[in-house]
Amino acid sequence: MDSERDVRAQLQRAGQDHLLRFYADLAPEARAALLAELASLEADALREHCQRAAAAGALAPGPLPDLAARLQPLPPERVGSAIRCDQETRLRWEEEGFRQISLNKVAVLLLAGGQGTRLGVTYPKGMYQVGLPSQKTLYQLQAERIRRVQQLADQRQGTHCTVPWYIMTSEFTLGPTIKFFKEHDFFHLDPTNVVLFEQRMLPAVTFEGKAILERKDKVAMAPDGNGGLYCALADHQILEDMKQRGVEFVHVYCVDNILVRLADPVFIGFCVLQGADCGAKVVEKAYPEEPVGVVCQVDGVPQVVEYSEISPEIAGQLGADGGLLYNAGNICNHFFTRGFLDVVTREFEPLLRLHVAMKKVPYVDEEGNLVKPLRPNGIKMEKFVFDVFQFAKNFVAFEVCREEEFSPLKNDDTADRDNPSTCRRALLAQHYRWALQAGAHFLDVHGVQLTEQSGLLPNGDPPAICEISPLVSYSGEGLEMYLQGRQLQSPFILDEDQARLLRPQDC
Ligand SMILES: CC(=O)N[C@H]1[C@@H](OP(=O)(O)O)O[C@H](CO)[C@@H](O)[C@@H]1O
Repeated sequence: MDSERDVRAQLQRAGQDHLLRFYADLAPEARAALLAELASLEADALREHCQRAAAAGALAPGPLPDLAARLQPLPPERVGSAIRCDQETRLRWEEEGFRQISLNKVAVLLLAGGQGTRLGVTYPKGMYQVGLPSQKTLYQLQAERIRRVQQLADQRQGTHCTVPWYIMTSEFTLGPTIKFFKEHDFFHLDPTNVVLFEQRMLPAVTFEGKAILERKDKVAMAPDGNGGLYCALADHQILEDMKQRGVEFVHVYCVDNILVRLADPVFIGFCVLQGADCGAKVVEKAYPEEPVGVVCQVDGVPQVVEYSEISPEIAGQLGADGGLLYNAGNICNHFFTRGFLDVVTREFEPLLRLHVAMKKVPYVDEEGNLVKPLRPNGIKMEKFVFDVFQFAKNFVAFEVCREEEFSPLKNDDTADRDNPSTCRRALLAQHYRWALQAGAHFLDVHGVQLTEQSGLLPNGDPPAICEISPLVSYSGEGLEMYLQGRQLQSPFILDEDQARLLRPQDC
């Protein structure tokens, strides 16, 4: 291990020796831990990182310069739609998706390294439950959708397939996520098919270019953004693991969308049949300021412009049809071939831009007191997962229905949108729709049948509570045999046990 003297000398050259300011106060173990952390940061790399962060932080925040002149919507030939296609085409995509799944060629990869600051929880977002009758967490819903999609592929193709689940965590989320999965017996998935790995961390830096101490013996670090994926894939030989399993197509998604369709056969099938190496699911933007990235072209190349980097004027621009010109909202559901990921990790990763986020970073002041700042005091640098789109040979976007596929959990319930209540409602409203489509009727608390016209309540709640386990239905399929013509009392939970009870004898 490097001695204090060596580390101090290196840090001095890097202009970062304040990080050893409290060294003399520390107990032996804390000293050793701090030296090890500082040595692993490598003084030269640290200097470069801090200079870069300060320079990037000094630029005016917000929209990129000249963006307006360089931006265009995606050309129509790059965009497919699950909404505006005929039934036959959709079935063809779905069939192809299931075929690839049954051949074990499809994996899902979850981006779950974030800290959930906006939601205000100290544990991983995937462990959050939004108050469904079943009390299922986001992780459980996702695990069950994987089990169901495998089962559907097997039923169609007569196989016994696996959709491996890769989960990128960070220093913050790895430990609690593993513990949670173990406590829940991996939600009945085979643990060998759940691969957790960790993304890298980067130091948080003051506006003056100094790394921040969050404790006397610890540098403030933050995950390197969801675009840290590409370094993490290489660090942990994840692409080799995929190759060994025969995985060719990867559905990458972020943890917070309660309606996410893991390994969605329609999306996978569309991308495969288009010969795409990279793809993104989009929904029509709901309003100009909606905090979603816009999938578009910059200088003729497909890219996402993040909501924090687009000006209100551009975001509000209207197209010929009177709708938003840049209306392809990124829902952080991406398709990549393994081949594309391989080239990205080997060649393009170093070209990824670092984006600046100004954050409130707790720190120790000169006297060694912990301070929780009220205003942003530090810069965190992040890579974005979608910044690799520009390197794709054949990029496609795929439009899906927001109501069916997108309701993200970003904020706590004090916010108006994208909070636990809106997520819960989105899921329950969807299940209520599915049940009606399958021919069910609901009774109100007085036993009176609700009419088809009973729309959502003013607060967005469905008129009756109905929750359908993903183990019974993945996207609304196969419900008629349980629900056709039934009168159901709210709340109604269609889990596997209930399904067994309701199943006609001859099935
Ligand atoms: C870097 C990145 O992936 N940003 C994504 C991501 O935003 P966050 O605010 O970082 O959760 O999810 C949004 C969809 O929920 C998507 O619109 C946006 O572009």
